[in-house]
Amino acid sequence: MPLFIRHLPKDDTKRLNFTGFVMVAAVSFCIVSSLQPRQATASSPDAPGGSSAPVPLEAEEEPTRGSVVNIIVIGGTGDLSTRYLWQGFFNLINEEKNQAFHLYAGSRMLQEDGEKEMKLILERNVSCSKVPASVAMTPEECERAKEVYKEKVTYHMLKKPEDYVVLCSNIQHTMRSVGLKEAGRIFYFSVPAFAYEGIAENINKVCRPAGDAWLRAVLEKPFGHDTASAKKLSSALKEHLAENEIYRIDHYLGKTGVQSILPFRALNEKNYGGIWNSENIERVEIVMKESLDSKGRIYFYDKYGVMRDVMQNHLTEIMALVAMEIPSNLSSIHDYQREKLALLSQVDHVTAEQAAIGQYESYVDEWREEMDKGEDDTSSVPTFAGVLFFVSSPRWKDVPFLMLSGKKLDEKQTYVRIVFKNSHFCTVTPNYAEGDHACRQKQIIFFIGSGNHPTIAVSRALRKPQVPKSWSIPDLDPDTNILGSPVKDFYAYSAGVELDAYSVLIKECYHGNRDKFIGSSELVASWDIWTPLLRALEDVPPMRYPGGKETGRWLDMEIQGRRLRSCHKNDRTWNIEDSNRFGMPSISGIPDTFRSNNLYTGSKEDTVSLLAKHLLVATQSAISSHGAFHVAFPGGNTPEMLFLHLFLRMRHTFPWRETHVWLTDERCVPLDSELSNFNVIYSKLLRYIPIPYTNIHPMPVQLAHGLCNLKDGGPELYSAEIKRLIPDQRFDFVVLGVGEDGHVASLFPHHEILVDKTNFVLFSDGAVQSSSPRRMTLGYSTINNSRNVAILITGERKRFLVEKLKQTHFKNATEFPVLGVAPNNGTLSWFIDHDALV
Ligand SMILES: O=P(O)(O)OC[C@H]1O[C@@H](O)[C@H](O)[C@@H](O)[C@@H]1O
Repeated sequence: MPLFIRHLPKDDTKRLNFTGFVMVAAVSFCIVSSLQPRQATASSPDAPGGSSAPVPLEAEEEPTRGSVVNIIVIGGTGDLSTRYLWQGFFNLINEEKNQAFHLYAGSRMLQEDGEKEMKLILERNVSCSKVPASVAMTPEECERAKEVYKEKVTYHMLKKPEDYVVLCSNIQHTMRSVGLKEAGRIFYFSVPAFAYEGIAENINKVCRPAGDAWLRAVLEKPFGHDTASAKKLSSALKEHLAENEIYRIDHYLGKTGVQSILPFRALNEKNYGGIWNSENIERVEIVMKESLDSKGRIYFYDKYGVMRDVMQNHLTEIMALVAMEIPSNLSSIHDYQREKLALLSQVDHVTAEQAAIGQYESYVDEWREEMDKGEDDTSSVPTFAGVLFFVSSPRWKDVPFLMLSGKKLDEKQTYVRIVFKNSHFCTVTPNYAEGDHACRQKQIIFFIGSGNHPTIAVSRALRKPQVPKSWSIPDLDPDTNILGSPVKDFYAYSAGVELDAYSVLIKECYHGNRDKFIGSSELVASWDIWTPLLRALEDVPPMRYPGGKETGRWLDMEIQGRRLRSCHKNDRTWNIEDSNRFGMPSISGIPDTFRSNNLYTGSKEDTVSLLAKHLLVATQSAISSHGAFHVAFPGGNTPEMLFLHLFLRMRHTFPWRETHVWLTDERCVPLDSELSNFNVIYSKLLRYIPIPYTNIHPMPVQLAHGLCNLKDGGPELYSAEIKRLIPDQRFDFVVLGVGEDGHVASLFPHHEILVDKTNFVLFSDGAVQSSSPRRMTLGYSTINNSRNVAILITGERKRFLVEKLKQTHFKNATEFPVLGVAPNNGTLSWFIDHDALV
């Protein structure tokens, strides 16, 4: 039975003695058919603040006494609601004592289960210790308030459109039965974004408040995964909700430390306004380090990665607050949004050279476990990124903004640091005890309150700042250091209280303060910054880092002009090379040598991904010189991961339309047999990519007279096809695996065809196992005529083989056919993973 909660003025509360609330029972009721959908417009009378005129930063309107605000949490039994939202609403109703609230939880759980679940959630997750100190309540009063709150949240199963009809008729009926007018309705969408549109439609159709009551829909990120999807989502929502009814929440904007940035800048305009520019600032660092991994939420995380998860939103918002012009009227949402948008639109295009990405080592195992994937499957989603931004305004000309975030790092810490230039040189060692700080680094640091208490630290070499009254000097141990500098170098101030960000934003939403939420133009402007970079990095493999404290210096970076480079020299997969200049992915990795040729190594994933990069880079010169890229792939288990990588990571970026796929060898079996090499390539790669049918060249092993019948002349046919289609009969790329016996393609040890140096394609009968069928293979003449040959060896089982190959004096190709691979006028590279090499 729905109930409502209303706080009374203090004297009434005393009179009530026990609860602090008035509780009125209401009777469930049937459908209210008068609720009509309406066209959402910016000037909808249902949406206060809907005019295009500037809206003050303060409340759009004060809640009406004797009115009720209905709060509906959709996804009310989910993780976010459990951890933050129910506490946030508890805090709100305790802070807003003059306002009556009705609370509803909705989820897809069956009615009875949902009701039980909600009771548990409220019992376990709402705590008096998290109520802001500003709420005047004794602990006993709070405990009693909590008891009442627990009973009063009404649960509704929300699965089908009809469920919204029932919910909303109940809301309506409850208000009518207690005789209160509705001030407004907050719908909190704590559900995945794909559900937003359907919910918004249901609300618009049957759940809008009547009369002049307002409606606010609070939406959690992610709002899309790039510009196009963000725009699509926004326009889908606008079919049902006006822009000023949409409150896109970014919880970082509710953090005390983040909220302090702009007011601090405004308060200290006299002190630092004159030096807040490129003449005085060396660089700005925006850092969000997390020590936790992604376990438990990989299903979500793997679709987004660190840049979409926290950098496009939280950190870009922080960058805007630091770099935007201070709005002339701080309390005008219009001025604020104008300046923020101006800044975002001045951020220069970011290229792959300005970014470095990483993935903690255990991520793939966690991913396999949570996504139920096999050993050969892999994910290259970045869990770490460093990105260098530049802003093309006179104020920020050439000032690097280094933004960085990562999971499973050494600590949890989030800050913005403004590092000033310092031309001061001290000939005599300065006496810091006497306040001589001129030679020390000049910096202003905002610790924004994630992993640390919100604190502002300003170097004593700068002017003493002004801070709001509620900020005070913290009692810090004199041996403490602040990002490596002794604490005595700073004026430091800490926020009096740190409020929970969700509670703060719930309150801001109740008051209609839309400047604390993300408008659709800002959202698109931010995605416009990130989308080209995300695309450019799509095929760049992340560097694997150990994770936790062991990460040590692995992720150190250096700003070189407009490029960001890894300082980790041993790393083979993270090295931004010049190939990026051509818009190509980096062929990263400083090769070592193996039998006097280039060696690329790393984990199996990294090795395969490097080979994929090499293939992609080779397509460019091939296509520009003869309009096509001809590659021959082998069969066997080893290349399966390569096929998977090409499919997963390069489906859209590899020039498949210009690519011709050939085979290095084939068994004499039907092409749909499990033993067929073609079948492997087809089922792992070709069927998924946009390659023209006519560019696929299986070996002709099954012709008129059956399988590999000499009378059909299969090898000659394949040779003729090669001669017809490939200029100079030179393959652009041949990928080879190596058998444990040293065979490549179907060139087996001690076989007579090994001495054949003229035929392009041959039958190969003498496979080691007598049971194996006859095969067809490219001969040495074709392989060694190629522009690039890559030999891929992975897995412990190949260690013995690699040990043998390490003996450079060993050159017997009859015994070890791989040793006969020596391109006449091309490049030979070895791709050997750590398991096989070490
Ligand atoms: O700094 P906070 O408040 O702990 O928030 C960090 C979290 O922010 C969320 O938005 C991200 O999805 C998480 O991946 C991240 O851990």
